[in-house]
Amino acid sequence: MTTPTATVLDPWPAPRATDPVDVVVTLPGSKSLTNRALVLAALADGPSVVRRALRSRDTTLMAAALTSLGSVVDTSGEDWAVTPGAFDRDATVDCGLAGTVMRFVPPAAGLARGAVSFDGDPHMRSRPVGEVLAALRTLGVSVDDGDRGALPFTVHGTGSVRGGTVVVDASASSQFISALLLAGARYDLGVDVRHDGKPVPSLPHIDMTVAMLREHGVAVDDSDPNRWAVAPGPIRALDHVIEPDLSNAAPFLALAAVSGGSVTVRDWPQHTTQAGDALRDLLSRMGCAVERVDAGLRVTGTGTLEGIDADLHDVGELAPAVAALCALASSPSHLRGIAHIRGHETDRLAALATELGGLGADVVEHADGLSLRPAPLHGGVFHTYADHRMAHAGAIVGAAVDGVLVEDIATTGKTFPDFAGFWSGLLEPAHGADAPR
Ligand SMILES: O=C(O)C1=C[C@@H](OP(=O)(O)O)[C@@H](O)[C@H](O)C1
Ligand SMILES: C=C(OP(=O)(O)O)C(=O)O
Repeated sequence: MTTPTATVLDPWPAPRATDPVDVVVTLPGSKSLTNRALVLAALADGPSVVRRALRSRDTTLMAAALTSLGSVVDTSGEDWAVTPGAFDRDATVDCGLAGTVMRFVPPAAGLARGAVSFDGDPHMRSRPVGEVLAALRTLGVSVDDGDRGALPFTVHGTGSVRGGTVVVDASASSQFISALLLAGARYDLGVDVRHDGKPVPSLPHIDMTVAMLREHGVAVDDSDPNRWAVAPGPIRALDHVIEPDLSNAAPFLALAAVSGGSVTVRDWPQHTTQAGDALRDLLSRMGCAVERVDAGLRVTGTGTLEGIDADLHDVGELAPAVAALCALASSPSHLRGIAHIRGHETDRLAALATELGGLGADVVEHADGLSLRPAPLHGGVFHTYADHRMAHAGAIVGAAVDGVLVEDIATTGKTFPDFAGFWSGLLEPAHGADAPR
């Protein structure tokens, strides 16, 4: 289920950018930073504030999950106040389609005194989580998942968790590691997580977890590859200011590229652990001019959109937007290292191959990526499979190609409030582009 946006048609006629756009945008906060900040605040030794929190489906589900456990989370304003409470009750958690809720909350629920049951959207039952549940058992938590290794499951907390050393295969998702680290300081022995398997994807997201834990005064040893040790101790209360979501900047910066215009994202951080920062390099390699200006990060389309050969293993969540640009590029592309995105909101490799191919793209699906060659695109319905980033990909192609209809654009509500309205607003004539309304 996605948050419906009342006035938006379904399928949504993606507005064309018939003229170069020239806009400065303020983007909503980062999902990854907001949901980590909420979990850490709920486990901390006093009240915290999450400033400029992202208000979207994934983050309101996280707030609801922590409230159900016993925290007080006031989401009424732009700054969300979190007061930790005793996790002294049975609770129910709706994960929706949020990987961060399904993976980050169970290790916290292990600290509860009660039965915490988890379920989510239909597709969420196929997204991987079994490694986290198995790790929790090793660390002393009782989990009932009917041997499915998937939703629905129940964590039976006893009020404390022994913790200790655990081996996890995190090749399917970095979130398995982040999940155990976020709660690990509150375990009696802390937690010492070792990865054994194919390389862990999305490593910047683990660096983000480690950095935020340290900001909360937690000692983390990540000096050896594939090992993260969190010392037991309190998680200090702390106010966080949430950065704009740099991964969600992808479609907006892509709009500069496809329209030959200029898009500036305000408040682009000088230093960040967000994976989306890789867009600076990726877009310049595709032929855009990328520069820091006083207002933020400016990307200017130069009229040339080149294909790219890129290993996106660390930044898989950028793959849909980058693939959409590759479909519009004037030379071939190869996107590699992203087998794990088959376990994201949908099988993104299959979905991108099907939907870009349906609009005429010359795309070949590989076990761990996609290759694309230049081909003339045409209009048609672009299905999104409840995946916000598929919807972004459809919007990007639709900005460049007549007659693209994006099905269920409201699915963008997972991480971006009123994406369709915001996007269309950028393409209004006042902004230098001719958009159908
Ligand atoms: O920890 C996080 O906030 C995230 C980690 C990554 O997950 P995977 O490691 O499953 O790719 C990323 O793709 C996802 O959007 C957010
Ligand atoms: C993979 C993603 O989300 P999730 O946090 O649900 O895993 C994503 O946002 O691209």
